[in-house]
Amino acid sequence: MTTAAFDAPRAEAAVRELLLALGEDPDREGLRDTPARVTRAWAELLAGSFQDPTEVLATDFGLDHDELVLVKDIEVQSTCEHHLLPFHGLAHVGYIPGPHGRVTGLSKLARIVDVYSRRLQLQERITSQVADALVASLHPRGVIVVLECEHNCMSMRGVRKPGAKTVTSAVRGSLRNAATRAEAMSLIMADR
Ligand SMILES: Nc1nc2c(ncn2[C@@H]2O[C@H](COP(=O)(O)OP(=O)(O)OP(=O)(O)O)[C@@H](O)[C@H]2O)c(=O)[nH]1
Ligand SMILES: [Zn+2]
Repeated sequence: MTTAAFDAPRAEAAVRELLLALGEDPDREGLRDTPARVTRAWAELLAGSFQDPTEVLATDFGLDHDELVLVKDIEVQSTCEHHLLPFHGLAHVGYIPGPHGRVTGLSKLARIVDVYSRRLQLQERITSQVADALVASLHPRGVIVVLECEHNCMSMRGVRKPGAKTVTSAVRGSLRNAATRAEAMSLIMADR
């Protein structure tokens, strides 16, 4: 996570400069408001850089449950740090609460995916950061995080392979165990 603040005037100046470098006239009708628009868009796309994941996971249900909790098909929208192009897809996040751990709200599992996705990212890094944040905040027995994404830098340029999906997973604690992991994966893969 970056500690620097989002510098909107600097971003606007940089977008104007980029338009000039691309041979465009930033003062022509259609482009006049583009630097401000692009800056607002980046502020939204990178909002997770300035959010604290521990606050997101602070909600405690005080529930006694020691079986798998899995939220599937969480939409992921992120930006690849190599090309500044979007990648998008689905995340599946599960955990087994620990004996001295916490049960959090279901929506918080989706929010934590957002916090780490809305940054300049690598898919592998989102996957392991979400897993590690759950371990640190909930002290669960186990965690599983699976992401399946399509990267625009692989579909619209470069190798140009639209439809190719990258699957990454991170498992922690008891979900490293082959049988427990296989059960979670079968639930993730069900209904597809
Ligand atoms: N491991 C990983 N690689 C990624 C991710 N997003 C994009 N990439 C890859 O980052 C690599 C950057 O490779 P470079 O050779 O430096 O850049 P490039 O010449 O634009 O590469 P091409 O995309 O192959 O044209 C590419 O292979 C991308 O597919 C990601 O989330 N994880
Ligand atoms: Zn890329």
